[in-house]
Amino acid sequence: MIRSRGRTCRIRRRKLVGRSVACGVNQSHEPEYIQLRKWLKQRGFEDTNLQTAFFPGTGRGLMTTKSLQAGEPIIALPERCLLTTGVVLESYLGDYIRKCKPPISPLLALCTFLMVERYTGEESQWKPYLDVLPKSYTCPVFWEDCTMSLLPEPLREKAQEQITSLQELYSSAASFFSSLQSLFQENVENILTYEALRWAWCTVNTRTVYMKHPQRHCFSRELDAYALAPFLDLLNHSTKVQVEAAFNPESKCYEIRTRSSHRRYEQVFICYGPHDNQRLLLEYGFVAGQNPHCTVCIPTDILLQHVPNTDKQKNKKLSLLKENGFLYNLTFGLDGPSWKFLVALRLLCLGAEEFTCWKKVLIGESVSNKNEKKTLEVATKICIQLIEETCTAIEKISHWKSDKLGLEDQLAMVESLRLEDLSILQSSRDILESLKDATD
Ligand SMILES: C[S@@+](CC[C@H](N)C(=O)[O-])C[C@H]1O[C@@H](n2cnc3c(N)ncnc32)[C@H](O)[C@@H]1O
Repeated sequence: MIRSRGRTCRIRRRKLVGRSVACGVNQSHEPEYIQLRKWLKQRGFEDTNLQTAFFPGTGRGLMTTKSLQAGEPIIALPERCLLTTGVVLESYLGDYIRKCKPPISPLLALCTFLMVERYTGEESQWKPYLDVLPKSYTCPVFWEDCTMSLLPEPLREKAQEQITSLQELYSSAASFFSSLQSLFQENVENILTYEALRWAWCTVNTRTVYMKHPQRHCFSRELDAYALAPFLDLLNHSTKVQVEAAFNPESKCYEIRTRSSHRRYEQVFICYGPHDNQRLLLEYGFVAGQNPHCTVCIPTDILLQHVPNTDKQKNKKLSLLKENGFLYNLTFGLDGPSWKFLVALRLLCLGAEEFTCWKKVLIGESVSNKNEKKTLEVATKICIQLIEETCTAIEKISHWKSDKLGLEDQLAMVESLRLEDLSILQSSRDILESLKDATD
């Protein structure tokens, strides 16, 4: 017999159905996570409230088995669990690092330790941690050239710069790597390869927490603020939460406290910083939906295409913008064109007879209705040009999705980024249209 379930039951069911979207599949019983917990326990970390789980949308993360209130600690990881340059210096690598001239960077020291320990395999003291690290990363340094070509220009340039600096790090490490030959039976060149460094570099870049260490003479002068934090580094990012995170010198633990509340069995998030999607993609290899920090950058060459060569003051205007920092970081946002972009355009749109007013323009004043109209017209043209470019890229992505096997994840990520850009640009275009109507 089917019994009517009653109102309370229906409400409870509705709540559960709603929540199941956010709920993850518990993975804590899998051997590698059991080993990790055992290893952490030996190093003084015991926690029963967080469990490894797989969540739709964000992938692997941590779920809480009790509700968390704002202000409560999420996790406190003892110093003995952290992998820092201090640990590296105390290891078998310490003497090699101290002897190296010129000194290597703290980043290279940490990367080398990860590469060697990964190669060591079964014998590594860090094996339980290494076993749960991703085998590969989704950051652009791992991308194929064809996917890279679909990124918006300013991001493509930054991704290219990142690849170049990683290649330079690899070349500059050559003599340090060969000094380590005595640690291995196999040729060191086959162990400490570019691919191994790329993996280690992404591990450090996507997973370390900020923990400033004193400057050490055996390292070059780059900032040393890295700590790899096993288990804690399974926490995913959300723009919607706020946390306090720092190493507590009294408890000797790296502690994270939430300023948001989490329900039981929900994923616990932290915030990696107020990053836009371009930064998230570049540094962490993912894109966050509905990211309030997102803007679309306007490449300088697109801006310049809209300044006529017949404008006799063109060069003077450009050098004024450059000197005053108005030529870069110009953006469209969900709330319209940025103030900086409008100032730059107002100056570029000044007629010859108005040019003496340039100082007023640079402090954000509007000088005439004519100038205002022209500014909004050019801003709309640039916005439409970027909308068209974005739509062309989205179309290309949808063709490639069926053609280019193996690139689905990379293409899906560029697609999310481009779709987010499109909605920002469309919103900016609508705002510009209403501003234009208001000046008529
Ligand atoms: C510190 S780790 C977090 C744990 C990670 N998900 C894992 O399985 O090891 C950072 C990485 O997690 C992923 N990530 C973090 N937050 C995410 C989110 N909101 N959506 C999708 N991926 C996310 C990205 O790949 C990022 O580089």
